[in-house]
Amino acid sequence: MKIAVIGCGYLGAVHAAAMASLGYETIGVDVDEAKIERLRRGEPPFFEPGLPELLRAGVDAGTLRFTTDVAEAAGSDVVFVAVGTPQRAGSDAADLTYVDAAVESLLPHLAAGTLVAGKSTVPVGTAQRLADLIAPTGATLAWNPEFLREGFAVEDTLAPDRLVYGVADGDDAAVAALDAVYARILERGTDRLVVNYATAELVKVSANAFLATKISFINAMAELSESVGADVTQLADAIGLDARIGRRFLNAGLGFGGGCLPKDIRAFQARADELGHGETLGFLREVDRINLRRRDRMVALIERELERVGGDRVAMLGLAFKPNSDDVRDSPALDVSRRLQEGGRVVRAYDPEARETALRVVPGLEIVTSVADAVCGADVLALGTEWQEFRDLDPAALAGITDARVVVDGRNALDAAAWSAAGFRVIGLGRPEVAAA
Ligand SMILES: NC(=O)C1=CN([C@@H]2O[C@H](COP(=O)(O)OP(=O)(O)OC[C@H]3O[C@@H](n4cnc5c(N)ncnc54)[C@H](O)[C@@H]3O)[C@@H](O)[C@H]2O)C=CC1
Ligand SMILES: O=C(O)[C@H]1O[C@H](OP(=O)(O)OP(=O)(O)OC[C@H]2O[C@@H](n3ccc(=O)[nH]c3=O)[C@H](O)[C@@H]2O)[C@H](O)[C@@H](O)[C@@H]1O
Repeated sequence: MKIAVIGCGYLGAVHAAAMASLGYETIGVDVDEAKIERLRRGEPPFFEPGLPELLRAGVDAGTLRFTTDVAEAAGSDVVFVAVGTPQRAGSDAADLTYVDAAVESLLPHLAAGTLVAGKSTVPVGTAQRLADLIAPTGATLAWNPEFLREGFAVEDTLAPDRLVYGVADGDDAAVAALDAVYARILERGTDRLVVNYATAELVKVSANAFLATKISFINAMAELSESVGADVTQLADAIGLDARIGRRFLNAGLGFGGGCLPKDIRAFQARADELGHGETLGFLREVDRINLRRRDRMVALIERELERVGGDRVAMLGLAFKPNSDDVRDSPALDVSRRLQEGGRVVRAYDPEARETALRVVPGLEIVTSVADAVCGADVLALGTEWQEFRDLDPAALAGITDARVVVDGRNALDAAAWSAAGFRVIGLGRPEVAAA
């Protein structure tokens, strides 16, 4: 089987490498020359655990190739479309120009027997419009949304919780083609749901909306906890023990960021507005507002502590939007750092992987190459991303290299008792302050 993947960003590069690892002759296509050049050498253009090995294996075996020439997708059995659908400038809606351009560029290279499978996250109604566009070529369309998490992208792609196929009414050939692609995954008993286009599109955005709502729910509880002296982490443990609720995605803190949840809930709301259902999904605006207020709270707490000690130097640990990723798209940690810096504070940041990506977004930020460099000379320490490296820090050793005696834990990830025993005041989000012992 021959597979093409159009768009080799976070999703497409992982998908292409995964397809090659399943034994298919795979070609990855992207308009970004520099990205394709790196991928050709078997180097991922971003940090993702497990991806370097998968890419190199495919490239070395010759089963995985990369090109900027979309014509090389011709003759593929399945062409996955994995280009970006970012937030449109000046609006909450999704920018579909990349999806539209990718499908337009494919049209001359499609023929009967080819299945175009959309993987990008799109507003409901997009798949039908694209299916109509490609129909004259004889190719058909399926919408096969992706649920992978960055940091776990390889395992989520090769061992997903479920596969969803959105197909045109009665298009058994599309189902058969996708079943063939995913045969080795389905063999393991993975759930696979065959639905219509609109359902497939909605499954994707509603899953992300649900996850975002769960995070904002616990962050709303964090806001309340701060007023009444409750501890949101204990609250999350207690409600999470109810199997109907579950503990996952109840980590209160700086809130959600990244290239997906924030823009997806906004695009979903914008699409609902267009469809006359603005009120139905109105709660997503509140989810967004609660989320952004956590960043305000973090900035305010750091400012308060700087004032208290009469200093202006902050050590920010973490810049990526989450651990195990170098992605800083809409990163809460980077946003807080930028705002502190714009407010005249001196920020020294450290992140194990997101140095280059963060510098591209906030060029003036001082980003050092170790925790020690970040905390040395700081007045206040702050945790923005809960990398394991930060969880594993020895606070007693840190106390020997910094004069700071307060840490604002934006992810409620540090062992407050150990930090307090080492002489730090620990301020979490939604938790009572833990005094220095
Ligand atoms: N990043 C993630 O973890 C996940 C992303 N998604 C969805 O997948 C889609 C892609 O997301 P990312 O990979 O994060 O975006 P990205 O921005 O990292 O990658 C998009 C890629 O598409 C390329 N591209 C743009 N126009 C093109 C064209 N006409 N032809 C060929 N390539 C073109 C860009 O150069 C870029 O490399 C989005 O809809 C996103 O919501 C879904 C699940 C997970
Ligand atoms: O559509 C997408 O692109 C993807 O979006 C999310 O994946 P991802 O953005 O990689 O990361 P998550 O693990 O969902 O985390 C998102 C944000 O929420 C934050 N978060 C997560 C969990 C939690 O309890 N609290 C919390 O603040 C994280 O720090 C991070 O900033 C979804 O989890 C994936 O299923 C989906 O495929």
